[in-house]
Amino acid sequence: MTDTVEHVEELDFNLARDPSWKSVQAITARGMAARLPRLVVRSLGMAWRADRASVAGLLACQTASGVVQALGLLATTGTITAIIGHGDIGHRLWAAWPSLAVLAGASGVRALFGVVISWLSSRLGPVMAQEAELMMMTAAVNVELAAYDSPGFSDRKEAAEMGVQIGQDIIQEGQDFIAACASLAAGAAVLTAVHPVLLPLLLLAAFPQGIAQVQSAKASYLANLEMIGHRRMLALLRWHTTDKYTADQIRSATMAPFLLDRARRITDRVRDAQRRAFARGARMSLLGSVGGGMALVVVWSAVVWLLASGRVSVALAGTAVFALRSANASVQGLVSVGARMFRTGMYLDDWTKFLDEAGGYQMRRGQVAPKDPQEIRVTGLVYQYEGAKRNALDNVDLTIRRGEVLALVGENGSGKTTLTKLLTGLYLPTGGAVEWDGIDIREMDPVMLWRRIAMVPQEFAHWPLSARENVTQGQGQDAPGAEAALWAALEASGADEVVNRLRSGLRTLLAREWVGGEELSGGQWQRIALARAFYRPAGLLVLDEPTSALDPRAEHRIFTGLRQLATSRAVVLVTHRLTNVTVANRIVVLDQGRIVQSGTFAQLSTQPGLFRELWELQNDRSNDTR
Ligand SMILES: Nc1ncnc2c1ncn2[C@@H]1O[C@H](COP(=O)(O)OP(=O)(O)OP(=O)(O)O)[C@@H](O)[C@H]1O
Repeated sequence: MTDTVEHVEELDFNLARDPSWKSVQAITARGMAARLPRLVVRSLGMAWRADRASVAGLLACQTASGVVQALGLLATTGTITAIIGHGDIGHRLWAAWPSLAVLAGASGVRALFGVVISWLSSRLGPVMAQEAELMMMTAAVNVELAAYDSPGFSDRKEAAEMGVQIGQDIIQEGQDFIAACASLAAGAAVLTAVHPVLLPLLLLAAFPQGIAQVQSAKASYLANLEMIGHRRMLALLRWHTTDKYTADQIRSATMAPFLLDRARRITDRVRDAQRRAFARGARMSLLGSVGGGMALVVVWSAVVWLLASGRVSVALAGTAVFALRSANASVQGLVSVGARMFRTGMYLDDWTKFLDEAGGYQMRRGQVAPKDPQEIRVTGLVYQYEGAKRNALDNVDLTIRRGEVLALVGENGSGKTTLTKLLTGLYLPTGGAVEWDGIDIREMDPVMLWRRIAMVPQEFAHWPLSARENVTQGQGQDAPGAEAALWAALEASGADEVVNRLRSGLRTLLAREWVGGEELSGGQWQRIALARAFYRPAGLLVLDEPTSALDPRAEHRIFTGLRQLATSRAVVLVTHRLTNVTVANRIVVLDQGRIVQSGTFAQLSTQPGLFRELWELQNDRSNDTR
C-alpha cells in the first residue's frame, strides 16, 4: 500500500458508516422546518440563561424595529398612492407629506434600533459562545472514557463543535427573519388591497428559488460533514507542527517537508469538496433563478392582465408595481434567511444531539458511593476495544486486597494498562465483572468511585498550572492539614527537591511558554506525577511504569516507600523493570490478555515460564563488552 493521503485510513469518512448519516442525508426542508422551532427555542433558552437582559432587549428591539419597518413600508405605498393619484400636483404632494414624515421618522427610528440591536448582539454573541463551549466541555467530560477509542465519537464531537461556532448565527438570522416578515407583511397588505390574486402568485413564484437555496445550503453542510475526518487530521497536524512538544523531533528527523506536504494534500481535498459543493450550489441557484424569473413573468403578466381587463385602475397598477418590487425583495430575503436557518438548523441539530446523547456515550451507571475497598475481585473479565478484532483482556480472574502490592507483568500489548483501567472503573467490562467489596463497579457513582483512586498513568499530563496545582489538581486544599499532606506527598515522591529549586516554589507556573514559567525535566515531571497520586487519600493506588524516567536514587526512594503506602490501601504496580517487582506481595503475568502465571517473585523466578524467561533476558549480559 502506498502512503498517500488517499490511502490513509483515519481520513475515511466515518459518519458515512454511521447509521445517523443516512438520516442526515435524507433530511428535507419540511423535516427541518418542523425541527427548527425546537432548535431555535433551545438556542434562545441558552441565550436566556446566559444573559436575560440582552435577550429581552434584543427581542423587543427586533420586534419594534420590524413594526417600524412595516409602518415605513405602508408609508411608502401611501406616498406613492398619493403622488400617482389624480388631481393637482400641489394637492397630491400636500396629501403625501404625512406619509413622508412617517417614512423619515421610521427610517430614523429603525437606524436607532439597528444600533441598539448590534450593541446587544455584540454583548450576547460572546456570552452565548462561552455558554455553548462550556456545555460542550461538560458533555465531553461526562462521557464514558471508551468514547475516545471510537472514531465515530470524535466525528460527532467535531460536528457538534462546528454547531457551536455556526449555531450562533441563529441570533442574526432570527433578526433578519423578523425584519423580512415585517416588510413582507407590509408589502402583502398593499398587494392584497390591489388584487387578492397577486400575493399567492408572488409566494408561488418564490418556490423555485426557495428549493434551490435550501438544496445548496444542504450541499454545503454535507460537504463540511464529509470533510470532518480531514479537518480533524488537519487540526492534529497543525498542533504537531507548531507545538513545542514535537518541535525538536520535526527538526532532528527533517520531517517538515513531509508534514507540510501531508497538510497541503489534506487541504487540497477539503478545498475540492468545497468547490464541488459550491458548484452544485451554483447550479441549483441558476436553476432556481431561471424558474423564479419565469414565475415572475407570470406575476407581472397578471398585473398587465388586471390592468388590460380593467380590473384595476392605472393608479392601483402603479401601486402594485412598487408593492410587488418591495414584497418580492422581502420574499427573496425570507427565502435566503430561510435557507440560512435550514443550514444553521442542521449544525445546531448536531450540537443538540451531542449534548443530549453525549455522542452516544453518556455515562449511565449506578449511584452507590463506594468506600475504600478491602478487596477488589475480578471475575471472568473480558474487554474488547471498539472496532478491535481481538479481546484486549480475556477471561481474567483476580483478587487484590488492601495492604497488598500486586504487580502486573507481561510483554508489550499484553493488557496490563487495560486491566488497570478496568480495576479503576475508567472502562466498563464487555464481559465478566469487577467488584469492590461485592459491589459491581457499574452500580457505582463514577465520580465517587474515582475519588477513591490515585493513579500514575504511563503518560501523565503536564498541566500548564502552578507546581501546587499540578500536585493538588485543584482539590483538597481547603481541608484541614492539607498543607502538611501536600508536603508529605512531595517528600515521598522526591518532588520536594524539584519544588524547592523552583524560582517561586509551589507558586511557579510549570509552563515555559509563559513569561515566568519554568520547564521541568522528564524525571522531575514524573516526581510531580507521583506526588499527585500520593497526595490523594485513595484506597486504590495504581502505578503504571511510575519510575521509567527516575534516577536510581529517586527510584529507590519510591520502591522502599511502597510497602509502607500499601498498609492502608491496595497498590497495583505495572512495570517492565522486573527487579522492582520484588517489592510486590504477588505478581500476575499477562500474555495476550490472559493471566498465564501468578505467584511471588521467589516462586516465579525459579519456575519455568514467561516470567523467568523475561527475567533472564533482562539480566542477560552475554553481549557485555567489559
Ligand atoms: N485505545 C485503544 N484502542 C484500541 N486498542 C487498544 C487501545 N489501547 C490498547 N489497545 C490494544 O489493547 C491491547 C493491550 O494494550 P495495553 O495498553 O493494555 O497493553 P500493555 O500490556 O499495557 O502494553 P505496554 O507494556 O506496551 O504498556 C494491545 O493490543 C493494544 O493494541
